[in-house]
Amino acid sequence: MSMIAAFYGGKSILITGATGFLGKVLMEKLFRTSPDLKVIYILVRPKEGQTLQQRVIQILDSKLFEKVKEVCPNVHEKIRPISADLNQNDFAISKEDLQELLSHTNIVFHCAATVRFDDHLRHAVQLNVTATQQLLLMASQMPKLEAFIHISTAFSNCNLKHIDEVVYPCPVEPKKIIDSMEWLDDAIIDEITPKLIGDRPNTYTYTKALGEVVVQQEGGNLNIAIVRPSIMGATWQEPFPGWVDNLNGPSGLIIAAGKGFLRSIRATPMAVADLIPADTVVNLTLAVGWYTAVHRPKSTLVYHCTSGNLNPCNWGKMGLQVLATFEKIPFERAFRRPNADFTTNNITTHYWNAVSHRAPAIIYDFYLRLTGRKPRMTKLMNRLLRTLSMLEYFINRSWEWSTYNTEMLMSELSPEDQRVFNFDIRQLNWLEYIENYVLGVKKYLLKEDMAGIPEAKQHLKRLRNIHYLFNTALFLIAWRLLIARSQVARNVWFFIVSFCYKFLSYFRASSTLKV
Ligand SMILES: CCCCCCCCCCCCCCCCCCCCCCCCCCCC(=O)SCCNC(=O)CCNC(=O)[C@H](O)C(C)(C)COP(=O)(O)OP(=O)(O)OC[C@H]1O[C@@H](n2cnc3c(N)ncnc32)[C@H](O)[C@@H]1OP(=O)(O)O
Ligand SMILES: NC(=O)C1=CN([C@@H]2O[C@H](COP(=O)(O)OP(=O)(O)OC[C@H]3O[C@@H](n4cnc5c(N)ncnc54)[C@H](OP(=O)(O)O)[C@@H]3O)[C@@H](O)[C@H]2O)C=CC1
Repeated sequence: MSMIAAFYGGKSILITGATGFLGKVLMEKLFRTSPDLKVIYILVRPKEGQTLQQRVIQILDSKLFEKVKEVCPNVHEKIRPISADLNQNDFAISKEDLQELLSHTNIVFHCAATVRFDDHLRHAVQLNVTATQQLLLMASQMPKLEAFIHISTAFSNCNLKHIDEVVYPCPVEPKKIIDSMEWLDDAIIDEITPKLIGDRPNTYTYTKALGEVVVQQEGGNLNIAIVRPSIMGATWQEPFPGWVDNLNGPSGLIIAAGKGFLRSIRATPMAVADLIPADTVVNLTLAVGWYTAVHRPKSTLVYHCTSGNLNPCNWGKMGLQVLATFEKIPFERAFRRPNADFTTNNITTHYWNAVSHRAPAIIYDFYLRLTGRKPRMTKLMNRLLRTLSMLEYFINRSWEWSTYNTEMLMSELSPEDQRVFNFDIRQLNWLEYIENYVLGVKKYLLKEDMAGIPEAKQHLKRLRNIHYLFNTALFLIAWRLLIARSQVARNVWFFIVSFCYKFLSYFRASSTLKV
């Protein structure tokens, strides 16, 4: 019997960010392994014209929850959506809902965040820092609370090369930052943002670091732990391999490469690709929840959920495997044949961006205009290049994360818990994982049918022929122009032609002799 699964039985659990990628995988695992849990409260905001209930139904109707419905048929009765906007004061939760949350919650998993790299500092502070502070305040009024688990990121201190499982201080206190956001106008915030974030690459990593300091400073007597995942990718094993539902991290780039938009990427092939499957993050998070509640460590423990130190894979190997998978499982209606490469310096990056990204987009838009359609490729390509520039920081460096606490936790688990809540990344086979990831992107993100693979292969063959034709035509035109203008080119041309002629005559003569 799993001790962790038994621990969550009968519990009332509050999850923020339950509609996000991690939140959904977390809820799924909780229901599947502890179907006797009492209730999961989720803080949800109405979005895109959907009510809270509609959002919950959409989640439960997804393939991710198929197994849960078998194990826990009354799952819809056990999810209690609570209308809340983490951007608002007191989250705009009604008094009745708040009362219910305060009096019943046993465990809090705080996953909500803005994960956009380029978010305005005011918004990123509101969600990643102020909302964390408010949630802690709420948690301090929960008499039955046993543990508060805060999800951060392994990159919150990406300005360091070696990162320990500790909360690092920030030069400016989070409280001061929160206060200043209330009275500074946007223009001034824009001006001071680069100074505040310092040597971090974006407002996301900066505000996640501030969020950790808030957790440590304002956690009071709560039982708190911080989990720091690295780059979260598709599921590895549970509930099935390859599940992914947003474009964050590598997923968007896998689509861009598979559809033939992405042809070159500025990345260091030998840099460690610190990916971590979403189900591994969930297993560790649930084990941390159990350990924090049961063992009540004296201080706030930080747990790194990373792969680089235990089972490293580099971007070069990952890129090659992604490309190899496209051969077997191509995406439908590709713009060009998938064939991307890594560049390592500014000059080659600019060159390939012009030749492989911008030029084909301009040509295609010209074709769309000629055929009376609206051009769209240049816009799409500019967005892709912008995204690439935002991700570059993370694919050209390697970090070392210590994992003492994570390894300690693993040794505390019973063999059954090590199996049911497996977060031992050493067991992951990267080639198999990446293949399943690409397949998952095709099935769950692009919603493409596997029956379309033969047609997708045919389409790629047509693209290859068009590519050869285009290159041959281009070569002939260039050569013709050169011959018309240069005596040297004409001489070379006559030399090649006469050489070929002599070669053919020799072969013809020797074959006639043999006969
Ligand atoms: C040795 C030789 C080897 C040869 C190898 C050959 C190479 C082969 C290459 C093959 C394939 C490549 C795969 C491997 C490389 C992968 C590299 C992956 C890098 C990942 C690094 C991540 C680091 C993360 C560190 C921190 C981790 C975390 O804690 S947080 C979570 C991560 N957060 C994010 O990922 C958010 C990133 N996104 C953003 O910040 C924003 O979306 C944006 C700034 C990128 C864009 O903002 P914008 O306002 O312009 O647009 P938005 O409305 O958001 O979206 C516009 C359209 O763009 C699409 N989109 C969004 N995100 C992505 C994305 N990540 N990738 C691609 N596309 C994206 C979005 O859907 C919109 O599309 P439309 O709706 O169609 O308009
Ligand atoms: N993805 C990754 O690679 C990594 C993520 N992390 C961390 O993991 C956690 C989860 O990330 P992930 O699941 O990928 O992120 P998602 O962007 O998929 O999910 C974010 C969640 O936060 C919610 N949220 C955002 N703004 C508000 C708001 N104003 N009010 C209420 N809810 C809000 C979203 O709700 P809605 O659906 O309404 O938008 C959504 O449920 C984050 O803390 C992130 O920092 C850490 C490392 C890597």
